[in-house]
Amino acid sequence: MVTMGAPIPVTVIGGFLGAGKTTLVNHILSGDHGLKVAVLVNDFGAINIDAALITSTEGGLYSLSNGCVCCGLNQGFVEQLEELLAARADIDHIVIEASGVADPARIMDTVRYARFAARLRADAIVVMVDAAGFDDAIAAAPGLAEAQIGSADLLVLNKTDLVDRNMLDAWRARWTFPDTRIVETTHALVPFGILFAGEVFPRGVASTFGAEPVHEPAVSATWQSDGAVDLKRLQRVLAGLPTAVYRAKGFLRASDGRRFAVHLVGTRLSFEAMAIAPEGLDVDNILVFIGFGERSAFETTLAHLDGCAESTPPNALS
Ligand SMILES: Nc1nc2c(ncn2[C@@H]2O[C@H](COP(=O)(O)OP(=O)(O)OP(=O)(O)O)[C@@H](O)[C@H]2O)c(=O)[nH]1
Repeated sequence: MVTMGAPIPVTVIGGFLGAGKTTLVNHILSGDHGLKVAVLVNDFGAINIDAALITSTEGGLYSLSNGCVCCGLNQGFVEQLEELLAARADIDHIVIEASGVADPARIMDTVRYARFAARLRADAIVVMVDAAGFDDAIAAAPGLAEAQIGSADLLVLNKTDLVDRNMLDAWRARWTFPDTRIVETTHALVPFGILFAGEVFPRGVASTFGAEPVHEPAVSATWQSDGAVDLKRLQRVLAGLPTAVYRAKGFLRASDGRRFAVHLVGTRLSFEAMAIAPEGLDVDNILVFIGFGERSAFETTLAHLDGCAESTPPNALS
């Protein structure tokens, strides 16, 4: 006889481009919470950079690390969930990382489909906010970041190291009610007692943005090359990107052999040294650009980057 356990709780992590979703996923995957957590990553763009940025998976689909599973979410979300449920009977919690341009509420709607009713339970929509970049996010894609926070059961006001107390208080006064569930973090260090509280959070966000976001469709472009890149030239290109490009992320190899994870969020650029090459990518350098507006801005960016590398396979707009 087949016995069914209790439905598995599902947390969706949403929030605008670069707010800190993957950082939160890494915190969960490396954390000491005693739960077997399966993570589904829904990245925007041709290549799932987020899956490669997740550091604790020991590689590949359904690989086990710290009791966790990881897989990509691109080919049909329902099928992915079905596959995961069929493959694993021992999962305590499922975490879905939405892309930065997704509406996390829509993802949770899928979790609530009748077919999953006995197997999954919508636990919470956790929405990350870049405390230093929220105004830029609104300017880049009017309506989207507001809609994302409007669907939150728990808000995570992240990157508090980049702003002062007055700015945090002003943000809270503008966007939340006094009883909104909200935690302030640096590097997405949300306490597990809050994240996996085992309760369904009451809705508590000031905004109820019913209207469809009015932003232009998101655009992504991918640049890749083999061999080393000239970091100084590349830094100059990334410092002068058109405003249509809001987010860049990926990996680079410098001429001295060092490898870096690269993040651009708005105008903030960072290079993070990596001890080993990222898993699952078969080129030395790859950068995915995401933003809103004219595709030509992205094409120009790719052309400028070609001057920074030794050899360059065909690049792609998607
Ligand atoms: N200063 C600072 N940087 C942070 C903090 N949290 C995350 N970051 C950095 O912000 C950048 C983007 O973080 P991610 O976790 O990749 O953001 P994301 O929301 O997953 O990005 P997308 O998936 O592209 O939407 C990275 O360089 C992180 O290291 C923080 O609290 N403070």
